[in-house]
Amino acid sequence: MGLQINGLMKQYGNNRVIHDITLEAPTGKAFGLLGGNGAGKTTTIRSILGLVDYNAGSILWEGKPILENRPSIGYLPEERGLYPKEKVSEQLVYFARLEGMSRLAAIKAMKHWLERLGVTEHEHRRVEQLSKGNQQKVQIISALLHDPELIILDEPFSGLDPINSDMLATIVKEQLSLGKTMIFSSHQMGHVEQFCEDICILKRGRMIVSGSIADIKRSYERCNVLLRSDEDLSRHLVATHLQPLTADAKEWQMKVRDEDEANELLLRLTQMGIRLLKFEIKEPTLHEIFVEKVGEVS
Ligand SMILES: Nc1ncnc2c1ncn2[C@@H]1O[C@H](COP(=O)(O)OP(=O)(O)OP(=O)(O)O)[C@@H](O)[C@H]1O
Repeated sequence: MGLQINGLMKQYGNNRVIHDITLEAPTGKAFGLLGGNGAGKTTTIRSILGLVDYNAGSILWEGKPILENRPSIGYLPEERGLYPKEKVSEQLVYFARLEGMSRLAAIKAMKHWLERLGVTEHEHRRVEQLSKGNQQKVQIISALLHDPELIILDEPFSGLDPINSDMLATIVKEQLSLGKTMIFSSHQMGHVEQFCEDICILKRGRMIVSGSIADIKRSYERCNVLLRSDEDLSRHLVATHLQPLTADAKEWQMKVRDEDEANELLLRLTQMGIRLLKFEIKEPTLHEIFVEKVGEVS
């Protein structure tokens, strides 16, 4: 059952920033909460955390109002939530104690996670003395230390180099395999595709796309065609009125309306006697869908 949001609405004065958001983040899965800047993601997350007094709707955990049936929550905010002057160890233990852990258990878990994320050497340093990436790692630890049931990650890969990104990806997958429920918010669609089955895209507080990524891609009318040939296809493509998105020495990629148009193109090129080394109808990427949907004038 996990987390359910039904008809969430929030306004500040007369400004409605969330309109009727309904979504379900099932147990053991990552739900992608997406949207452009100012779309309402943080307001939605803060509503889940009980930090925003929303005007209408309900937020349920395992079928009961989340404020009455509060799960343990691990929250990684996009902006830094650590005290710069405090020592890493002191604040990690402090946050874990707030979540109900004993001091001993908190220290044990902290040592485990510091080692796991390769920041043991920074245990006794002040947060402000750490690099941005290492501060992010400490923040990740503070979200996971108390073994939460619901994990909310906002731009978790921010500031991490490729090696540390891979390490965090492994940890995210591990947490999901442990049955954690996850809300994953990111502007990096590659990561969203890597972890999330279901997503919603918000625009000015409204859900403009929602469902499983696979269904969204299937229902999306436009697709890409990739052609490879030893011949120069450019002049032949001019006759089809299709504008290549990318073209290099041997490959051309273009957008078509649907599979029928892609097959018409194939037929036309073969009738012209053109030999193709490759013809592929490619699904749109989530990035393309996001750009097109969020970029549309409403
Ligand atoms: N305390 C507040 N008072 C008034 N308006 C607010 C307040 N908090 C947020 N808003 C407005 O609500 C809207 C949604 O903001 P929110 O921070 O939820 O967006 P977001 O999707 O998280 O954006 P970003 O990706 O830029 O972080 C914005 O128009 C913002 O200005």
